[in-house]
Order: sequence, then structure tokens, then C-alpha cells
Amino acid sequence: MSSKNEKIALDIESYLKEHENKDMLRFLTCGSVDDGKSTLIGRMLYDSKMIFDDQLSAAQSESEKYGTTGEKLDMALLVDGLQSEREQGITIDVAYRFFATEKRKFIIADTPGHEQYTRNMVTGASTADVAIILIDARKGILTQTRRHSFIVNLLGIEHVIVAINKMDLVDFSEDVFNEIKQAYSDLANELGIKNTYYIPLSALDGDNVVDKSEKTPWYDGKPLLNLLDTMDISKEIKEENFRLPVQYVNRPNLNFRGFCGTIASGNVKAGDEITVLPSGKTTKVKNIINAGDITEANRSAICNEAYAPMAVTITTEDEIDISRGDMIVHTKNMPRVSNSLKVMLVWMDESSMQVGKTYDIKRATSAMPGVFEHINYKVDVNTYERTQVKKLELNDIASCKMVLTRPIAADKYKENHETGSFIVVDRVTNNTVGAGMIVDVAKREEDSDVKAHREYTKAEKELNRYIRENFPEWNCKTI
Ligand SMILES: Nc1nc2c(ncn2[C@@H]2O[C@H](COP(=O)(O)OP(=O)(O)OP(=O)(O)O)[C@@H](O)[C@H]2O)c(=O)[nH]1
Repeated sequence: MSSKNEKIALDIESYLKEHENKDMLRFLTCGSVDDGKSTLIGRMLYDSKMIFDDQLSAAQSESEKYGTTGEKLDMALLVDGLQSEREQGITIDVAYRFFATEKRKFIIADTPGHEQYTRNMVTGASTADVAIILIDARKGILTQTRRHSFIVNLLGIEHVIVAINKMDLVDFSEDVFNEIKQAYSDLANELGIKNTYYIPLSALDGDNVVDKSEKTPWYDGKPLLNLLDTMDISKEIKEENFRLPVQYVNRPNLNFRGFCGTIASGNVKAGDEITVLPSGKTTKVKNIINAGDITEANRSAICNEAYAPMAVTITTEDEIDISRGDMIVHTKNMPRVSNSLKVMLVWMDESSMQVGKTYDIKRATSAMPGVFEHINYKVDVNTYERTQVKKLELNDIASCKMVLTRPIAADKYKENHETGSFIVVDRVTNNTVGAGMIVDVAKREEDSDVKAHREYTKAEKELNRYIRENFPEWNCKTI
């Protein structure tokens, strides 16, 4: 990266500016042991000149000593630091790597492929726009391919690049490529994966990684890096799906009250009619203030429109109670409000998940206790078979019924990743023990346990109603 180094040394400002304006694509790499994942990542870093000179010479000398590639530089050694960590069990987390081309910035989430690391793959996949699934051309689709594809689909990644690697070992055979392509497209159909792209590769020799290979004249698609550079991953901005989870109520003095948060989806304009959930109070947006502008001096620096993922403060026409954890939405397009949700849950802790035990459920800016009342079924991530179980163990994925102590404004994950996902926290250890996605929102359940134990007088019921209507921030239960 010497020419880049020069630019960094001479004109760091313009170098940074150049990067700032590029758009970002996050992708996940999944493969079975020895499919060539490290080699491919190493090749992309190398070819995009993101390897430091000292890293390169270290890899060159190690390559001569330990490399598995004869004369050639073993690209896998360029990502070896991570691997040795993994072998020693120091980290089983996701490793994020960064590189950039002229057009885009990339973050690679490199996750371990073994079944015992399913939770790590879920973590890496949760923010990815694209998944690259590596397949060894000699082996075709393996159990691991099915598992990785299931998780990629579960996490709602809409673009899957099937990298059919080691084509050099099958003489760059078009037939082998087509067979694997057909088998994977059957799998994609079974799962409902929308956009698939197939590339014949040799990560080792660099065929179809950066440049189109002469050895695959029958392939009319783009090489991998070019595909990553140009694929359209923009999501439709739906104005009607405006969601602002309230993070903080900014009340510096009696004259100002603003509601701060990062817009999870959609957009909002001054004057829009909004509803605060779960209370259901309605008002209009008075002003929208950009996060950067909230200082005493320019609190009046307002904008007319804001959209995801901007961090904003909004003020309202009427004085209504809004508190952290509430969701501000457009009145004309409200999500369902309920405390009873059908969810897909990934269990991430050594201690098993107990039905009926109370956990803290954190979703966007809200947090409340909740229980998993019932496990509908557990999915075998390799065969997609469903089984009945009484509890969940580490890495299990299951459909469950989750009941919260308070209702929330809930979107389905497939419609909104931000507001449709949650984490599960153990109330004693404070560990994150699970992650989940809302599949469906049921009708709100009454708090049967409270009802069962006490009969309330009319006066008590009226008082309860008064408190709920006038003090929604107390999160009072309905009696
Ligand atoms: N012939 C050939 N060999 C390859 C290719 N890609 C990778 N290899 C070789 O396959 C072996 C495994 O490659 P890695 O990149 O370490 O595989 P991996 O998937 O990262 O493996 P793990 O790190 O163990 O998960 C190494 O010996 C590579 O040199 C390829 O396109 N062609």
C-alpha cells in the first residue's frame, strides 16, 4: 500500500474525505473448514492493497516455512492472527475486517463456521447486507452449507453470493459449476432466499476474484470484487414506516422538551401527525432538530425532514408524556401493540433457557421483564426438522411464545430489523443469553396472574384508568 501510504502522509485530509463519501457494504463470509475462506479474504485484502508492507513480508516468509501453497504466497496467512486466536480458544467472537475499493468501503464479518459457533455467526450476520457462502467445487453442498444458509435467511440477509471455490481443482468445469448452482438454487427456494449470485472462483490463484478469469470463458457474470462494488443493496425507504424509539427526554429548562433517538426506519416531517406507543397519545411534530445542533446557542437550528438512520430530537405541538422506551410513529401507520409475541429465539448461553423463567427483554430503547411461555418447536439447523423440546441449550434456535410484563409497539423482523429484534438478558448474571426476532404479534394478553389474585373495586379501576391515561410513563398495568 505504498502509494496509499504516500497519500496518507502527504494529504491525510483529502484521503479521509475520499473515504468518508463512499458508501458502506457489510458482508459475512461463511464456509466449512478448508473451503478457502481465509484464502479468499486474504486475496481480497491483498488485491485491494489493504495489507501493510510488514504484514506482507511476514506472510511471505511464513509462507515459505509453513504455507500450504508451494511457491505461491499463502493468502490464508494474511488472516492468520485471527485463526491462531481461534485455535487457542481466546476468542470465539466475530472478527471484523475492513477494506475499501475506489467505489465502496467494506466490512467483512468473519465468523467461525462450526456448529458450536452458531451464536457467533448469528451476531456477525445480524448487521450484514450480503453473505458470501463458500462451497468447495469438489465437495458441493454440505451440511454446513445448509446450516449457514438457514442462519443467513433467518437473519434476513437478502443477498447471497455463492462462491464456488477451488475451481482449479475441477479443471474449471462448467458442468460442475452448473450442478452446484442448480443444487443451491433448490436450497435457496426451499428457504425463500431472494437474491442469489453464483461465481466460479479460485481464491488461491485469484480467478474471478478481482479480474475476470480467462479460464472460465463460459461464465458471463462479474468477478467477486466487482459484484460487491456494484450490487444494489439499498432498501426502499418507506415513509409510512416511520419509527423513532425514544432514547432520552431532553428537558434542560421549562421552555424546552425534546425527544431524542435514532430513527429506526422511515422519515418524518415537521407537522406530521404522530402517535406515541404504547400509550396511544397523538400530537404533531413541531420541530426536528439534528443531534449535532443541540446546544444552547442553536437549539433553534431545525430541519424540516429527517430519515433513518439520523439521530434527532423532536419537539411536539402538545405537552404529552413521552418517556424512554416509547416509540413515536406516524398515526396513519401504526404497528401493533402487544405483550404477546411469537418469536424466533437463538439461545446463546451455556445455561439453558427455562420456560417460565423471567428474563429482561431489551428491544431498541425499551427494556422490560418477560417470559418464554412456550416453545413451539426447535429447528435442526442442518436438516430444518422441527422437534418438540422443553428447554433450549446453547446455539439452539426455536420458535417460542414470549409474553412481556408490558405491551410494546412491535414490528415483525422481516418488516423492520431494528424494531423487530431483541436481546434476552439474564437478570442475575446480566449476561446476554439470547437474541430473537419477532415473527408475529398476537392480541394483547391480560395480566392473568394479577387478575386471578385480586378483585378490584370500581374506584380502584377508575384510579387505574386515570393513571394509565395521564401518567403513561409509570407503565401502569391494566386491571
Ligand atoms: N487449489 C486450491 N486450493 C485452495 C483454494 N483456496 C484455498 N485453497 C487451499 O485450501 C486450504 C484451506 O484454505 P483456507 O483458506 O485455510 O481455508 P478456510 O476455509 O479458511 O479454513 P479454516 O480456516 O480451517 O476454516 C489451503 O491449503 C488453501 O491454500 C483454491 O481456490 N484452489
